[in-house]
Amino acid sequence: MTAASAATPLLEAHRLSFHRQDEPVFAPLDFRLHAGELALVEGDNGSGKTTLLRLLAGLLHVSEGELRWRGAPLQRDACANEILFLGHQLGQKHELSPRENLAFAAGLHGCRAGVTPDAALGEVGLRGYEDEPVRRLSAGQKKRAALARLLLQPAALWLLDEPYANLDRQGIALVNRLLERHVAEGGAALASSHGVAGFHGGEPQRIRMHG
Ligand SMILES: Nc1ncnc2c1ncn2[C@@H]1O[C@H](COP(=O)(O)OP(=O)(O)OP(=O)(O)O)[C@@H](O)[C@H]1O
Repeated sequence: MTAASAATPLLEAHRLSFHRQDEPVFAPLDFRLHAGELALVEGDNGSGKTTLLRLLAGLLHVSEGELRWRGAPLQRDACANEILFLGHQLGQKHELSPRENLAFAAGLHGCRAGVTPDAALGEVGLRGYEDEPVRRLSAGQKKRAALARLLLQPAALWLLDEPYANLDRQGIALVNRLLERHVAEGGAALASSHGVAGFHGGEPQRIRMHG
């Protein structure tokens, strides 16, 4: 048993399920995610990956089973700033610029010490686009603007739905770099993806969805 697996998990799911019209979307899930771990949510189209991430983010209600956060039943209010969800919608206001969107997110959830919106935008490759309305950015640039939140916000757990979608080769490497740094610093992440290439932060845990 490693030191990480002996410690209290950051997030635990026990017989977790979500129902639509009384039908389970996926078979009950059990998993534990510790600080310093990456978990990949794997499964076919429609198997429930996005549903699981939205459930973990608190956007859907658990139908059966239990979620625990740092060893106690998960209370949304208590961990709201510790869990950062990046879904397909990316959570950006299209009329605002990347800089304004980040300032808005920082106002709601706080900032990591020493990290500024401009430094975060520079790191994701958006120098020169700080003041452009998000609606005028390409799909990959929008994704990069959303990824800048990972650098800015001090969240322990990242929930990433298809983090590589719309990104070029450098963008994929950027996601891997952010993930590697996050887990090395004691963070944890759960990511849905149809394929991860080039992640060098250790063998990820795999959560397999069965519809
Ligand atoms: N808003 C919704 N209302 C009703 N059913 C939905 C809704 N969203 C998803 N579903 C259904 O729930 C199931 C799981 O969908 P989900 O989006 O979680 O799958 P996924 O594994 O993320 O798929 P993909 O790989 O295509 O992104 C699918 O059968 C889908 O049709």
